[in-house]
This record gives sequence, C-alpha cells and structure tokens, in this order.
Amino acid sequence: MTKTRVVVLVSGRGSNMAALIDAAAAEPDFPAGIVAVISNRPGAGALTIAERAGIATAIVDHKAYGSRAEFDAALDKAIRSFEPDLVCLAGFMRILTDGFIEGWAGRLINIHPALLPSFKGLDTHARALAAGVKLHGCTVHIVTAEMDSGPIIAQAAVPVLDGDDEDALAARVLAAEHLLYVRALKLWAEGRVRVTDGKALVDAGGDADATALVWP
Ligand SMILES: Nc1nc2c(c(=O)[nH]1)N[C@@H](CN(C=O)c1ccc(C(=O)N[C@@H](CCC(=O)O)C(=O)O)cc1)CN2
Ligand SMILES: NCC(=O)N[C@@H]1O[C@H](COP(=O)([O-])[O-])[C@@H](O)[C@H]1O
Repeated sequence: MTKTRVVVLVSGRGSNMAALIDAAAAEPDFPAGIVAVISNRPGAGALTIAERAGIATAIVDHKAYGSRAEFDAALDKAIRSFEPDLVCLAGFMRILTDGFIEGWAGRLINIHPALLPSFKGLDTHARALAAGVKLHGCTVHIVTAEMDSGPIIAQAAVPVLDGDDEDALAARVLAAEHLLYVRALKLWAEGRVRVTDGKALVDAGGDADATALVWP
C-alpha cells in the first residue's frame, strides 16, 4: 500500500503534530506517513518532538522575509523538497497567501479549535466562554484563501462545563483535536474525502462517528 506522504506545518508546542506522528507510527496499516515537519518559528517545541521521532525537520522563519509572498514562496519550496501528497497545518499560526493556497488546492488541511463556522480566527475558547455557548469543539477543514472557511472534513463537539475557564476548556478541546485530526487524516489518506462545489463529501464507510465525534 502506498502511504500518503504528509508534511506538517507548525509554529508551537506540536501536540496535534505529535498525535499524527504517534498514530502513523503505532498502526502499520495507517494510510499516511509524516515525512517532515516545518516550523515558521525556530524555537518551536514541535521541532524537538519531531527530531526525537526521527522525522526530518526544517525551519522557514517568517521574520527573515520582507513580505508574506516571499515567506510563502520559501515555505512552498521547503515543502516541495519533501514531495508530499498532503500538507497538514497543526498550530501553524501564519495567514497564507492566495498564491500559496492555489498551489496546494485540496491538499492543505488545518485543525481549528472551534465548531466552524463559529469562532473563526484566534482566541476561540475565550470568545466561546464570553458568548455563553454550551457546546464548543474543533474542526478539520480544507484550507482556502478565506480564513477558516474551507470545506469541513470532520468536527468534534465538546461540552462547556460550569466553572470552565479558558485553560480548562482549551484542554478538553485539545484532547478531542488529537483524536479528530487522526481520524480526518485517515479519511483523507483513504480517499474518502471529495470536494464538490465547495463542500467536502466524506465517505465514513459505515463508521458513523468518523466525522461527528462527540466528546463524552
Ligand atoms: N489563507 C489562510 N491561511 C491560514 C488559514 C486559512 O484558513 N486560510 N488557517 C490558519 C490557521 N488559523 C486558524 O485556524 C489562523 C492562524 C493564524 C492567524 C493569524 O492571525 N496570524 C497572524 C500572526 C499570529 C502570530 O504569529 O502569532 C498573521 O499571520 O499575521 C489566524 C488564523 C493558518 N493560515
Ligand atoms: N487558528 C489556528 C489555531 O488556533 N490552532 C490551534 O493551535 C493549537 C496548537 O496546539 P499544538 O501545537 O499543541 O497542536 C491547537 O489547539 C490548534 O487547534
């Protein structure tokens, strides 16, 4: 079986990246392999995790470039050097240019810590608490030029509990993210995700909770 070659883009601690690395390493039949991790921040903890797992790493420091377009061009070149089939954003905190995204149309996915289309952008947990929602969660979606608006592959709902602060809610959502991203990557790598008319059609293959994982 030819595995889907995946490059993961990171900016920080890398727990979602680690979940993907661990799943690919733990399951011999997992349909994807992480071939490289690239960070826009030199000190990202994710780089240490990837190196310890024996995975190639690279740094493309956004501060070293005069414009977003120049950074994106350097990032694109670094990604293509690893010849991936798919690029996974995992806590990657840079807005990507339209030109970059056009070059990876349908092959660039992201995990967002909210139930899109609610709470696009940053600080999602604080905003969810401020809004008084009782259900929060996370989404894996295809990345498009419009921020956090691409076709949704999978979502996990997470309850907001009485007394939750931002850290407690973020931790509960993060645990669901780790499960959801592995499921979504498996669905994509197995060819079960098809984008039509701006929507992702997902064949869950009888695994009813594959795309609608509700956190107990
Ligand atoms: N064109 C797109 N680029 C990115 C998308 C997307 O959907 N379309 N998803 C984001 C991920 N993301 C939320 O999920 C996100 C990341 C970063 C930002 C942001 O405002 N970044 C700032 C810098 C922040 C920092 O360095 O700490 C910026 O780029 O100026 C918003 C949303 C990834 N990119
Ligand atoms: N808008 C993008 C965004 O906020 N992404 C979020 O950053 C965190 C990274 O954690 P990690 O580095 O431990 O995976 C994750 O919660 C991810 O959903």
